[in-house]
Amino acid sequence: MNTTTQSPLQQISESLSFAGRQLRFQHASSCCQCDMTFSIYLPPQAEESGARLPVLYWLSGLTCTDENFVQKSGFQRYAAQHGVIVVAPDTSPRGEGVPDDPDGSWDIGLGAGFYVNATQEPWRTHYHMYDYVSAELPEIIAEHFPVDTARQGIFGHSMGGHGALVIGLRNPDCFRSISAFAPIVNPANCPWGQKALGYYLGEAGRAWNDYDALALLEEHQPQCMIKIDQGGADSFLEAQLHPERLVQLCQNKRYPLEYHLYPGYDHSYFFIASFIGSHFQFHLEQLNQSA
Ligand SMILES: N[C@@H](CCC(=O)N[C@@H](CSC=O)C(=O)NCC(=O)O)C(=O)O
Repeated sequence: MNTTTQSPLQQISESLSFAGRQLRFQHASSCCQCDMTFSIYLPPQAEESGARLPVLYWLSGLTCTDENFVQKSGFQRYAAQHGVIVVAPDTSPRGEGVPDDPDGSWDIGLGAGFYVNATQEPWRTHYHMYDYVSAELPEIIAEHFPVDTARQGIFGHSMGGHGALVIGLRNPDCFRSISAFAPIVNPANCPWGQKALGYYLGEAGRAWNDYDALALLEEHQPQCMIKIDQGGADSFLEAQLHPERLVQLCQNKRYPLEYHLYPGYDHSYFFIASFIGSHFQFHLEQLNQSA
């Protein structure tokens, strides 16, 4: 790790986990124009001299910070086993001057950045989560930590699953593998997505399609296989998530998709913790093939 006293990264915490280090940092973000926080797990293999390890970016869902995944998924066991660095950014800009929903709802504003570059007031100054996750953060990580930039993958949950699909599909040279738990696959056509895209991007139109996985796949062939896991007892499945639309499209276009529906599992981190190990296996297979 290269964080000197001159470093723009301020370390907030450190905990030993599975012989690796779970760290948390804050830094000034140029694209979000505020301080941003991220968590990063360095497996024990990162201490070996000359190590360059694969890296996975995890995007969390509505109401989360960078800490939900770190504290609830149990991913550190698998990251340590396979020698993978894992980065978890926050889900929105925060801090003084960063606007929140005046009505206090939890599906817009703080904790609900939807991984877009907002164009509308009052969001457009700070809510640039697309640029932050797809460009600024990977550059910072590559500068300060021993990552192999040819082996970067992206995954996430719910709103973060939407973010992983969109950012992965639009940036195939940066992210070589994509997976998601219970993603919002078609935000342009579900209540959460329509509300967020309307607030952040304005009226429905071309700009919405740039942030809709289904619309992106209608127009472009994915550069890698996608893996999606969905719980059958997820209370958001029918109204918000609609994985069947993406399954159908991939079948029609013969795109490679690994889709599993797990009966009985809900939308929570209990579901994620149950299957997170298989996502590490999937990403490593993809990343080691493409490197
Ligand atoms: N506001 C409700 C439900 C919020 C919720 O379920 N958030 C999910 C993501 S939903 C889609 O993006 C989540 O990951 N929550 C954090 C967690 O640790 O479970 C509530 O607050 O209950």
